Amino acid sequence: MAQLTTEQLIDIRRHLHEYPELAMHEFKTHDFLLNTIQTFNQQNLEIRELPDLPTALLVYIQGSDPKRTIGYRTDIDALPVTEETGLPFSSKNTGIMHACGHDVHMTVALGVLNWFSEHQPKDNLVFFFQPAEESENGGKVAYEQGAFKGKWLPDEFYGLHDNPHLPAGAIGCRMGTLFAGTTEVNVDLIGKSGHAAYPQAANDMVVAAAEFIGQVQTIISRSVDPIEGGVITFGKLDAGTIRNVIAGQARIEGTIRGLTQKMIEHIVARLKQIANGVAISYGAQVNIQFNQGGYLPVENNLALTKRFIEFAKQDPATEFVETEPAMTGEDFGYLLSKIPGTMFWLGVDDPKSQLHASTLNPKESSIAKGIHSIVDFLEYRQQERN
Ligand SMILES: CC(=O)N[C@@H](CCC[C@H](N)C(=O)O)C(=O)O
Repeated sequence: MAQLTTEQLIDIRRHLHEYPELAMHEFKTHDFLLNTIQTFNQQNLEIRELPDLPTALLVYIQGSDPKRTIGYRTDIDALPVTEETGLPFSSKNTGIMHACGHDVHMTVALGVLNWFSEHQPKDNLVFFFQPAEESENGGKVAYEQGAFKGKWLPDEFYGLHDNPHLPAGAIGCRMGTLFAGTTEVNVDLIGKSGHAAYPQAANDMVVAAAEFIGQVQTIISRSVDPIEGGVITFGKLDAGTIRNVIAGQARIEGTIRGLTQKMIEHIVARLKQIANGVAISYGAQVNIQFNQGGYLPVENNLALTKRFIEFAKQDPATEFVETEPAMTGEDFGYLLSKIPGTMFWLGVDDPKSQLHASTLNPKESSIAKGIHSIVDFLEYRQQERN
């Protein structure tokens, strides 16, 4: 296959959108990506699979006069969200949706890879199609499994996230921290179930959970410097079985966010204190678990990001927007803690939807524009020969 056309890229994006798969289960997505890449000019390409991370894919492009190896990463997983866009190419996998735009991310990565398969770069390029960004930290898993050993280790790493609040195709970035670090938290409260009519004989964990959730709201409002900020969201609450049986157990699942590791640790410490306090005052048992995985704050490397922003400001094909830090998380934060690089936003212009919304409908014109800007940047980067 020669250069992919805009229409072909849109077909690819729509296919990926129709068949979203959850973290670590992206088997058909992997096969589709592999089959697509195998249609590209293979002359300078090497494809690598990771046996212990079977939905991941790495592709190496040999440079003609390499001074460095440049990495480009895309995530490939979807979310347990039921799509409500009404689009003719809506998800065919019930209850699963590309509600974070990873279908767009993958298509852009394929477009950039396709370009360099036809136009050999000077530097070596490594493309990483990464499973499990939304949970289970696929980036960290791949790194720890040795995905980037030897020639596969980029000297610098780039990746994007779509942004529905920026114009289609615009590139957003900033020096320093782009995204928050996150930590998943699970709280199990254990009391005693019983008949709804005899509360004195039971220990109601619906009431304890409500108290816990209410008290936790004071962490951000009363224990966190408002200038620094932080987030605690409980997205899932499970308790009880039926209206007339007092719930003996409650499970609360959430996520903590802060722009620094210090802030996350501070919030974690306050959350533990409140959980233990509620357990004592309600005579309940509490088990609390935290899991940060690879979701470290996304720290853009200063020198590389300065160059990236300088490029974006002067590139005629790129509309650049200087952005604020965001409370979204990304396990690219882990890879950037090991390999210097830059994460940036790609605008997809759907301001009525947030990321993770069942209505998210990225503008497809962002795909060709994103590819153009990234190809331009990688070519600009390779002009530096020392
Ligand atoms: C871009 C984005 O939305 N990323 C996810 C990352 C999930 C982190 C982890 N599973 C957690 O929930 O803490 C996000 O929710 O920000």
